[in-house]
Amino acid sequence: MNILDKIVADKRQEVDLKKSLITLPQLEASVMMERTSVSLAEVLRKSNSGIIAEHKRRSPSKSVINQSLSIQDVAKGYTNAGACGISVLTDGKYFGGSLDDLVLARASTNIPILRKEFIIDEYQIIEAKAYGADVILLIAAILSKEEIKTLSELAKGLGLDVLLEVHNEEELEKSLMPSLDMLGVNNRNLKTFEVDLDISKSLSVKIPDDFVKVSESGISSVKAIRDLKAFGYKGFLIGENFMKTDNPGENAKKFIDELKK
Ligand SMILES: O=P(O)(O)OC[C@@H](O)[C@@H](O)c1c[nH]c2ccccc12
Repeated sequence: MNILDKIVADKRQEVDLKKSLITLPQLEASVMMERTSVSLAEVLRKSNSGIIAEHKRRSPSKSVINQSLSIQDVAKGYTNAGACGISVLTDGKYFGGSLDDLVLARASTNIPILRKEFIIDEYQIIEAKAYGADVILLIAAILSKEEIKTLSELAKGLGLDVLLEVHNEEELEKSLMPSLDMLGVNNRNLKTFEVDLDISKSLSVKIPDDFVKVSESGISSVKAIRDLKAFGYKGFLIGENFMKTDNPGENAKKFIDELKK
């Protein structure tokens, strides 16, 4: 079994358990359900930097990135740096994140927050809204076309933006539909962890212009972003390059300032 299949199998068990602990009506009673979401796609369209900065403690490909910082400080730092949005990993087992991280990030910033999660069930989308997210991620590699449709339409109904992530042409072709706002190309293969920025470049021509194009993973230089912009990308998801430092916010600020020059 590859790592992605393992993550998804664990996630199914986790979601089943959670459904019995916190029921849908309980989730729907959250005050956050009344909050008006901020559209990341809109912010990216208007931005000339396009950085979505990620909070990530660890990952299956890197066992320690940064375990010592508070999510509040990271979220505030990214906000002060001028990031367009913040991505918060909520998976516990493989990424060391939690829904608490999402709540604390929400309390620390007003810029759009992406719930970075392996979403396989409608319950997780209600949960994203209930805990203060503005955007959800859907990963084409783990969902059927029908699931992408049902899940993205539910998210849109709640006012959330949808970022659909693909890694190859086949995933892209099955996924294109009007209920998506942003099309993300993951430069990292989630099954092998191999990273190649050329994936974003070669898939860009196949993404219709009505979607905001986002390039994800393995980005560590301003030069890489300038190259990707030439292929129509408006959003750039950066985790490790910021998180591996003692002050991700300050680092993101330097990066964004340089990008704006
Ligand atoms: O740390 P990086 O290489 O800058 O990557 C960030 C982000 O793209 C990556 O964490 C990611 C992209 N898609 C995902 C799906 C699940 C978990 C994590 C991810």
